[in-house]
Amino acid sequence: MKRAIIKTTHLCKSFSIGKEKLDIINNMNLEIYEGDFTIIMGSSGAGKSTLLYAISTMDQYSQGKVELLGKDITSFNENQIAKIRKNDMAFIFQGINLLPDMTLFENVSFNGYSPSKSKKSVNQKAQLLLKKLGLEKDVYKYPSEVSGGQKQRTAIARALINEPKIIFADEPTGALNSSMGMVVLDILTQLNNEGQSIVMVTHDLKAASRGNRILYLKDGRIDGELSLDHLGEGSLKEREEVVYKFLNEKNW
Ligand SMILES: Nc1ncnc2c1ncn2[C@@H]1O[C@H](COP(=O)(O)OP(=O)(O)OP(=O)(O)O)[C@@H](O)[C@H]1O
Repeated sequence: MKRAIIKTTHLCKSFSIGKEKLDIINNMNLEIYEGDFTIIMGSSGAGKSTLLYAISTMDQYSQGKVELLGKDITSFNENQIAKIRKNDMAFIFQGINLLPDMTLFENVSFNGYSPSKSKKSVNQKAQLLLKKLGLEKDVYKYPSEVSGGQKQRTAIARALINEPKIIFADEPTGALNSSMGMVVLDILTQLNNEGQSIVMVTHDLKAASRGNRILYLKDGRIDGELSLDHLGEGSLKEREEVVYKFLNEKNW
């Protein structure tokens, strides 16, 4: 049986705009499982990013409970949040956010330095990760000297340096052209095949088809889900057809 690495109980998130209160996540009970490539889909404004931020400590929630890796983070203080973020989680976003004055190598290794690790071992790991992501010739370039796809692969290497238990990704291919996007999706698929748990928000059918479980969000609630487990590593085309049919039924 799969182990839940994220569990929400009666999760609610509202925003206040002036006197108006917008309920974005409504009383959500959800489990996300270890080893899964979980996809969060839904129409624009459905609350996908809001949910991702609430379950990943990136934003506070209004009510309810979130258990992350078996720990109730509801009452975590800033230090505890910083620790779980650094040790157990990684984030890959559309905006990439590499530090412009650091080389690709420095962007990756800098994130890994900690008093409990030798600098040498972190540097070696950064080199290995950059190599794994096909960037061995670019390690001493600056972000301004490489393409969007190379930057996004660097962001993935940076995300992996601390061996996160969960990767959270929000539209990681959103700013890339389709061939660069494919490269990034292939990397995420490979990582998931190696056991990495990933939770990804996407609008993109091709990206969604890489997951093994798709959650469809509507008005801040889970309005349906699709498992692709039965397809194994079947062809991408077959996966895309199954996902397309599911989304069509949801009037996506
Ligand atoms: N900081 C905020 N303050 C006020 N309203 C917000 C805030 N963040 C999000 N919202 C509102 O919450 C709703 C859900 O936003 P969210 O970004 O989660 O949607 P989404 O499903 O990810 O949409 P998209 O696919 O367009 O990115 C939207 O109506 C948005 O305007």
